[in-house]
Amino acid sequence: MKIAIACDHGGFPLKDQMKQVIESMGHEVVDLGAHEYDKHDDYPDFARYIGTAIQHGNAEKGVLLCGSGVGACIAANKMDGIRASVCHDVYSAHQGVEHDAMNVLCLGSRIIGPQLAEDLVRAFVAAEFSGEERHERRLEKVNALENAG
Ligand SMILES: O=C(CO)[C@H](O)[C@H](O)[C@H](O)COP(=O)(O)O
Repeated sequence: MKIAIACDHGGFPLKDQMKQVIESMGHEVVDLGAHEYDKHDDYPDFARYIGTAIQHGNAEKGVLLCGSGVGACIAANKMDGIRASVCHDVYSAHQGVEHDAMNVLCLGSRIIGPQLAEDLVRAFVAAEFSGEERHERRLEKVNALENAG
């Protein structure tokens, strides 16, 4: 599977480690930056890169890091077809995919440590949408909200 990763300066400290975690699981990482620390960069730019990669089929899922995960999540969810969430616990990181078809995991590098971040990324990457009827039905209702403007 192709997994996109991106971060702003707030998320930069965890990005390379999370990239290695994804690669160690046998997946291809699409690295959309930041490639160096720049305290003046802006998280919506990186949310756009991840969202565009998923929309164009260049990645199936994305891991997006900022300081808290919140700004990046808000920005990513503005994009059609993007279902992003901040997760701080492993259950949500896989249940969000299994029930809600979450396709972008947002992490706050200033909030969680490297071991928890790794556990979250592993759970998110390994999880698959269950496809159960009730979850499909709810997903259709979520999509209808997206189209409601
Ligand atoms: O955490 C974030 C948004 O929720 C991002 O990392 C922002 O860039 C954060 O606000 C950065 O703050 P800074 O004072 O500009 O480093």
